[in-house]
Amino acid sequence: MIRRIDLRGRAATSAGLDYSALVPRAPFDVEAAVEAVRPTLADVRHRGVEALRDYAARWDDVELTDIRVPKAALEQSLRDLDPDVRAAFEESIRRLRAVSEAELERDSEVRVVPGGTVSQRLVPFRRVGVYIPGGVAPLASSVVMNVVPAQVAGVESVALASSPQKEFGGLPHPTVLAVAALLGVDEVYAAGGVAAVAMFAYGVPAGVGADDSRLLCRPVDFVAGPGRITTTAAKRLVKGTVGIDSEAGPTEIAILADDSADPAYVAADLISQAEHDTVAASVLVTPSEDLAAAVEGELAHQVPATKHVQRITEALSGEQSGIVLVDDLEQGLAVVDAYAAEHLEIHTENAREWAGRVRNAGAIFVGPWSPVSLGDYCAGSNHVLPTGGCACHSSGLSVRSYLKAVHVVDYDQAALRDVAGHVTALAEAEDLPAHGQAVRARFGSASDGYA
Ligand SMILES: NC(=O)c1ccc[n+]([C@@H]2O[C@H](COP(=O)([O-])OP(=O)(O)OC[C@H]3O[C@@H](n4cnc5c(N)ncnc54)[C@H](O)[C@@H]3O)[C@@H](O)[C@H]2O)c1
Ligand SMILES: N[C@H](CO)Cc1c[nH]c[nH+]1
Ligand SMILES: [Zn+2]
Repeated sequence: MIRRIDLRGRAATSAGLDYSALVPRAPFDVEAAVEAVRPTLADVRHRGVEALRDYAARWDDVELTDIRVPKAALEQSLRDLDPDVRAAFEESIRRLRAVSEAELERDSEVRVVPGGTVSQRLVPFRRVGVYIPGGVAPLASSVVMNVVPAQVAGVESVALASSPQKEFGGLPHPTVLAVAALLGVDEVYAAGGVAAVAMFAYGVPAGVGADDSRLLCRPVDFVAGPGRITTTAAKRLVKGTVGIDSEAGPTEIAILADDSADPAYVAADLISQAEHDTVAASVLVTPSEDLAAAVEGELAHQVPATKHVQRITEALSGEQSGIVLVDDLEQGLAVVDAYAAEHLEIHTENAREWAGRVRNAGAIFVGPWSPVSLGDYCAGSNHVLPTGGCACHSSGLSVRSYLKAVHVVDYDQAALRDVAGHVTALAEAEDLPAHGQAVRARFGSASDGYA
């Protein structure tokens, strides 16, 4: 069901050994998907509504009537939401909002010299588009994860899109609509993956050949949200036209564990993320052969009892999943750092200490009572996290994702005069004398004496 990779005896100190090339990885990556989705983005950009309808028919088997979800449908979905599910979403929102508010940084001001200050203003994006996956499962919890930090950051306008669903008349899944309504988001579209990303990045006129002043969807400044590999590739392609959050593609879980781990928990957590997608990755890194064997036994026992047995089996037996055997936890730490998992669980003695030494992971889950599923729904952390090794340079979605920092430079005459000589010297050193002259011009002949 799950393959083994034996890295014992292959310490990181061996010349040229690169663990990132040895850990399990999906054979199809975002870069390969980029070329596949490029024509779709161009098509939505040029044919607008017509292209959105065509892709809904091709990919989601839906004849779209409403691309923009009517307000009445949003309100009805919220009224129909099961009270227990609503209570769970309200608690999830409360916890994430508390964490997001604590993350909100304040503006700062530094008095660099007397009469010269540089301050940093944190400015939220004006308009954001969030994508909620709906091809495999309706990820209504992702509505919370995308929208709450945007609202805490102070984003004025949040638009949301999710896959059209055949069984719901072409609208996104009702639970997705209900959570949008719960959070006060009333601009929601039925558009899947690549088509949704294109709509947000370029905007879409209201009809075929419509006047640009009548837009179905105005372009956004920033696109956030997870999705399958094609959706992630579309985000990579529109980056520059708009900002994007991290590349949050097919789900990954890595678990660093020793003999103290409970194999039933480890197996359950590997299965939980394999449930997302046939290309989801579940990786166990351990120095314990006994644990490896026990987890294999648990997988054989637990997987057949799952609802999505086919999907899970395919994910666990794919090239992207595996049990990696290492000499010890030190080597294990090097391996999980090289892998840079979206989610990393630590099931070891002194788990908190090992967690403190991890450099690369989207989010870290410490000990047996902090499973990834808790973070997926109700920990207060965000579940939109970087995948495909991007955790070595990117962070999960947060309030910070929706803010940009602007430096405000405010010097008076004396403070500029004081530093004018340095500006001129640096401009001359770069053979850009007009830069120096722009300062000199302000001081006329009296400028000769500046520093
Ligand atoms: N990293 C994270 O933070 C995170 C969070 C949640 C989910 N996920 C991942 O998101 C993925 C969700 O899967 P999904 O299928 O619901 O994603 P999705 O919604 O991004 O893609 C499905 C949609 O894409 C469109 N589509 C279908 N075939 C296509 C094609 N060939 N080319 C272009 N577009 C096509 C359709 O409109 C379909 O509804 C899973 O892999 C899951 O693991 C990741
Ligand atoms: N584990 C997914 C990626 O972090 C998020 C999710 C949504 N619903 C359930 N799980
Ligand atoms: Zn999940």
